Amino acid sequence: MIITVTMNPAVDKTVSVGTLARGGLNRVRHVEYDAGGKGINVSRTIRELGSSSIATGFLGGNNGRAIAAALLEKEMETDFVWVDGETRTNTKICEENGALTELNEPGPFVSGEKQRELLQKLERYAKEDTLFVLSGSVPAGVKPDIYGNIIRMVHQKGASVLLDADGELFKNALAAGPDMMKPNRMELAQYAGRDDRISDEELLKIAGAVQKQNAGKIALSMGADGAMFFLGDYRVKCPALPVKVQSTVGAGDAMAAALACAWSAKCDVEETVRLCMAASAGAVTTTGTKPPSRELVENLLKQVVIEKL
Ligand SMILES: Nc1ncnc2c1ncn2[C@@H]1O[C@H](COP(=O)(O)OP(=O)(O)O)[C@@H](O)[C@H]1O
Ligand SMILES: O=P(O)(O)OC[C@H]1O[C@](O)(COP(=O)(O)O)[C@@H](O)[C@@H]1O
Repeated sequence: MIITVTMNPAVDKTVSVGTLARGGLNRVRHVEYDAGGKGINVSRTIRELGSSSIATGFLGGNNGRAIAAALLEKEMETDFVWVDGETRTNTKICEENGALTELNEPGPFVSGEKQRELLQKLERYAKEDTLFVLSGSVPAGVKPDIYGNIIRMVHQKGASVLLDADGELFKNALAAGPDMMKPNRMELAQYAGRDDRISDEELLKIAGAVQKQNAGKIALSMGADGAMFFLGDYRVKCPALPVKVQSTVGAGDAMAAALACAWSAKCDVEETVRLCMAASAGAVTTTGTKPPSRELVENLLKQVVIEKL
């Protein structure tokens, strides 16, 4: 069973403009709304790929109700903790030259009582055949050691964890030894105290050291430069697939969803890599934060090029 945990969901509001005039008036050409937040995107992609998950985390207010309704409409299973306050709206500004500006809100305050409610739920789901996907930022009131604590708690019950987080959350969670992780270039560089001008060779060294320290599987996404995979002794690099880009928001989540599906279907390492590349490339061809269709992902699978590192 796959359980996605989104502590800080969001209605993703994607607006298209010609060229963003900073400090000036911008007329929006197109606007669309998606039920988002990293774990929720993972669940939506898993659903599209024909597998299933339970989406949990915190929801609140009208945005929370809109997200719950959107997931219900797709017949997805959910088990959220309802909190006071309003689930955030994250604004994504897409310019016609492909530039993306993201304005991610902090999210509502979540009390200690609600946090305990969620942890109890997670503990109940934790079994040997459970994979928890811990994704994204946390709202106000939640400490950055939460993912590390969840990892330790569910590991005691034999469950596995896939981590997709940044900054302090990532650092703390890493110390608890997640089974899989999907950092992007920036997240891994930040962890090593560097910025995103880091070279591939340096990234390779950092990922190797992280893997040695935690023994986990790493899918390192590098945007339009593709991805590197460190799956036990299987270490490979894949160029990004040549697809028409609509919106890159949610591409990383699609890769995390592919990792989760591959875990669930007990795919071998090569199948896992192909699914990660195809699902993430498919995600960039959709507008807003929409997941790719299964048919598109199946077509893209054949185009994945794998190079040994
Ligand atoms: N412009 C692009 N063209 C093709 N594939 C892309 C593009 N941008 C992202 N991808 C695919 O999506 C994956 C995840 O993207 P990335 O931007 O690294 O993740 P995140 O959204 O977590 O920052 C990449 O490894 C790649 O496979
Ligand atoms: O929790 P965070 O880090 O603010 O990220 C949330 C945002 O990330 C997204 O899940 C997209 O993530 P990716 O582009 O990394 O796949 C959006 O749907 C959401 O607005």
